[in-house]
Amino acid sequence: MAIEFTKYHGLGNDFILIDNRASTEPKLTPDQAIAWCDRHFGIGADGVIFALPGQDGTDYTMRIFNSDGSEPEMCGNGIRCMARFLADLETAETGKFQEKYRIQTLAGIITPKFESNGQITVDMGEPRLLASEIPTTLTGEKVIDQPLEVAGKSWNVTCVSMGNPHCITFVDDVAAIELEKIGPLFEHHPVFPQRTNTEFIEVVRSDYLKMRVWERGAGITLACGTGACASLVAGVLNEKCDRRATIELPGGCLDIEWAADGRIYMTGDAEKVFSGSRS
Ligand SMILES: N[C@@H](CCC[C@H](N)C(=O)O)C(=O)O
Repeated sequence: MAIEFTKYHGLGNDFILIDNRASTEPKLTPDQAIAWCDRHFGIGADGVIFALPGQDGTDYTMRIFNSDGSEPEMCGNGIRCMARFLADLETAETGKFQEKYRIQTLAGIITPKFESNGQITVDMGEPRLLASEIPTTLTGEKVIDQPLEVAGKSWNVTCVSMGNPHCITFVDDVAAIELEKIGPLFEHHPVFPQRTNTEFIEVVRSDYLKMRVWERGAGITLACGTGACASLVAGVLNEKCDRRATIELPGGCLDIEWAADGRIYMTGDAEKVFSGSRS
């Protein structure tokens, strides 16, 4: 049976969105998600996102499969895409536009809100810093600027969870990082029992960072929203940046703020690419 989908992207981090509002069971299996995400034999995407019915008073539930079929807890660019997808569906069905959604995720309730200029600001909740919450077996209650041996070299890493795990390293030149070679070694390093997303950050100014990312379950992507949030937190913890900064990724820029209330706010775009159906 053919299943309808719409593809969206947030700064080139691209997702296949599926209207799953009629059932709590995702319409695709992880193996189907792998096939659909394939850039040569499938539709091509970094992941598949299912818009499911809400739970415990939320408007909707988001579930996501990475392009390798694994299921992450959260996705920052993905949740902006899901908000745009829901707004497009609801506006077509009812003519009404909902400005804000409360969405249940495996990382808790996340709230995207449309700005008057069309951008979407997401209340991403509070970062988690305890080593046990990342999770990582690196020593210390929190992992801030700690050495980690990867590919025969010692890297100073800071670990932050935005519901999903991130390992951040500050470097002089992000362009010089051999991401394809070292990304998988970080992702599968034994100190990360649930694998990790890995971000390399170059501080251009205290309010402007450049980032490249190797994503758990997806490899090199053009942007990672949770990664940008985690990197700003790491920058503040290491006294390298302000609490609000622009993060430049290969696919574009995100505005990230670690507000006085302890929560992280991420602002950026989400855009529809095309719709179709596939069996
Ligand atoms: N691209 C996403 C993160 C998607 C999940 C990640 N690959 C993981 O496994 O944690 C983002 O924009 O946050």
